[in-house]
Amino acid sequence: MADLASRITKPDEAPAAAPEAAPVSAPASEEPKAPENETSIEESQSNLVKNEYEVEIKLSDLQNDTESPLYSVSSFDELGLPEAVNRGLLAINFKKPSKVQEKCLPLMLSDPPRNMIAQSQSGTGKTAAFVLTVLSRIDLSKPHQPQALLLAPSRELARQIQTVVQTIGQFCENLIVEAAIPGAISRETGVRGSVVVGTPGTVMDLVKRRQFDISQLKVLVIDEADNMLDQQGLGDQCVRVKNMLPKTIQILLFSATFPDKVLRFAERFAPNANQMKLKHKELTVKGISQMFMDCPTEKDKYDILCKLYGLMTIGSSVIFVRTRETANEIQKRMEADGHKVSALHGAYEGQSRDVLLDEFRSGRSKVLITTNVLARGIDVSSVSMVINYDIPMKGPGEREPDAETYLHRIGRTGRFGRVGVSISFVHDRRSFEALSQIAQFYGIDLIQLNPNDLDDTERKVQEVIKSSRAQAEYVPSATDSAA
Ligand SMILES: Nc1ncnc2c1ncn2[C@@H]1O[C@H](COP(=O)(O)OP(=O)(O)OP(=O)(O)O)[C@@H](O)[C@H]1O
Repeated sequence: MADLASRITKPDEAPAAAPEAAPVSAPASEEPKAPENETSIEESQSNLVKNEYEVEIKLSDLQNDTESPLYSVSSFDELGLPEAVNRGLLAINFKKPSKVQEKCLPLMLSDPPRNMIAQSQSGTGKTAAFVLTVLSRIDLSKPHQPQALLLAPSRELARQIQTVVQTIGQFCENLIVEAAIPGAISRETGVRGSVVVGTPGTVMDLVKRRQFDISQLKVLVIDEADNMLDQQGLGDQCVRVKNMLPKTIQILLFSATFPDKVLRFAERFAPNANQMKLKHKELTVKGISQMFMDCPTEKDKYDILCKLYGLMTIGSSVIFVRTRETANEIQKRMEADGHKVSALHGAYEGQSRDVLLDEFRSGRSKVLITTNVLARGIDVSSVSMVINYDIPMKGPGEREPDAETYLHRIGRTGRFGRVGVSISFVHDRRSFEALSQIAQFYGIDLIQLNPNDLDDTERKVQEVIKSSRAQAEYVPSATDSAA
């Protein structure tokens, strides 16, 4: 317990800023190089963090702040993208690339094509980085010939990426983007698009049934690559898909997290890849104020949650729980208390899941209760609060804190320079220690909330969220604008 206590920030102190960096390496030899590129970065304290509650943070300010992952020196024009693609970026008001976009795009677009393993904090624009590469590589004179395959771990994320390709590619004539997710591809026609975004199981099925011609694929993108290549999870399926593809295919792996073990596997999966990597302590997003609440017992968590929502008016929020049963139970109780909430998890059939997420995106439903199925990648810019109702755990018997999932979950808020709050509930020694280890791993200073003083909690959360309202001039996101 001492660990967590030592990382607690007193309520009126601002959280310390973690240095952020985006070193890029381009190995010269054929041998995959060890990640030697973790250059040390000067420790510095951003004014944005110090004055978090008073300062109106503008995207343009962040993009001029050398410490921000959104910083860049160039404009999209300088990246040599096709003219139609630049028009698409203009239409959605993407003015300057973020660091991951600026650093990775020239490497990904160079010829002959090279593989890429790229790590960048949640909400910093990894999707546009690989989407721009895909749109630059495909031959639009062959609209029905699959040329790029993008894999994601959930149907929701695959649909979201499909929307981003369509939105940025809105001026690319004859662009057809298909989703290879259950129920989306007609059995009669098979895959008929140049860009295919899907989940690995459905892609495998389509290939086996000869409904997907993979012979001309030039680019394979794997989003959330650490999760997708994890041998405990989707790793086998991704390896099987890759083994069927042309040997010359360019492989692009993206994620906010790359645990060492998976990174070693990723380096074999995408040989000779250029790499952009971050250190643990650079991974957290400064705009997210991370808090925790020490609840007396597990049972009390329900009451505290309901009371919290009874008190607060916040934009959109996501509540992460461990099991579907808990999601259903919380939904029932909150609805009985008069809240409009949605629960989304794997027990729902695909199309109901689509409807539920669309309702949340559009703001018709403000609270989304979900499991880890939506922990990664989902981009809804209005989310200002994330609740970790259960601390994420992994491994046999779920004994180990799941630091990666924690980071992805809280990353559903604070997107592209916005601010947000995360509140993690702990209720016993085990959950307390798990959160403590996560805090230590990332060097986070957690702000403690008092379960007996929810007015104070409300005040602290509002202080942060208020500063997010000051960002009303923010551009809508590529996913928002198309939802
Ligand atoms: N250059 C840009 N200018 C303005 N907004 C941008 C730019 N690039 C991306 N965005 C917006 O930033 C938001 C976050 O981007 P994205 O979803 O790609 O993040 P990510 O890095 O993939 O995050 P995660 O790790 O959670 O998957 C999106 O709403 C996107 O539209």
